[in-house]
Amino acid sequence: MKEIESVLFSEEVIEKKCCELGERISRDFDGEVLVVGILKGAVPFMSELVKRIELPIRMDFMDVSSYEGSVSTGKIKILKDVENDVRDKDVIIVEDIIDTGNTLSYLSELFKLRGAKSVTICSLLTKPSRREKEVEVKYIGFEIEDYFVVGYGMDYNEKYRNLPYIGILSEKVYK
Ligand SMILES: Nc1nc2c(ncn2[C@@H]2O[C@H](COP(=O)(O)O)[C@@H](O)[C@H]2O)c(=O)[nH]1
Ligand SMILES: [Mg+2]
Repeated sequence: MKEIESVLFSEEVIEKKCCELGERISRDFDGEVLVVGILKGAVPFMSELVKRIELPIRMDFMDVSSYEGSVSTGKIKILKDVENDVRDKDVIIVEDIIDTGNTLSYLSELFKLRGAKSVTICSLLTKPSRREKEVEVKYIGFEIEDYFVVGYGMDYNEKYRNLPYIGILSEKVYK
């Protein structure tokens, strides 16, 4: 696809990583976990990941927004909340990518305030050079440089979510 400058991670590589992460999660927890996916970007990653978790799980979703196009506004808006009561639950937040850290530091605090027994983050990608807020991320798929990436759930203005790989979006598309 001409808007994609280069492919960073193929579907095969991502699926292998989901197996590794699922195995680690299965070893680290004991009993039921509440897996909360952050819509919409985390959906393909979470679908692949949960198949690899050998524990009883509940699945829930939350929709938050902090981005306009390719720019982070830093202000978190909850567009859809979880349906489960998180009190006394082991919560794993599943995210597509951590950029400034604002979204996940806000959500971790929120679930702790709501009485979760534990809050653990699992993100497919992280861009450490962009971090503004410290967040403890136990499970990370891949670390990347400061690129704007799309595919495997991640979008630019709602496009490219269905690409089976993760690629760098050409600057020509958004500049
Ligand atoms: N399609 C892309 N979405 C991105 C990218 N970097 C961040 N994001 C979106 O922002 C949140 C996390 O942002 P944060 O600043 O609060 O950490 C993430 O869930 C994405 O929706 C990107 O390169 N491509
Ligand atoms: Mg997101």
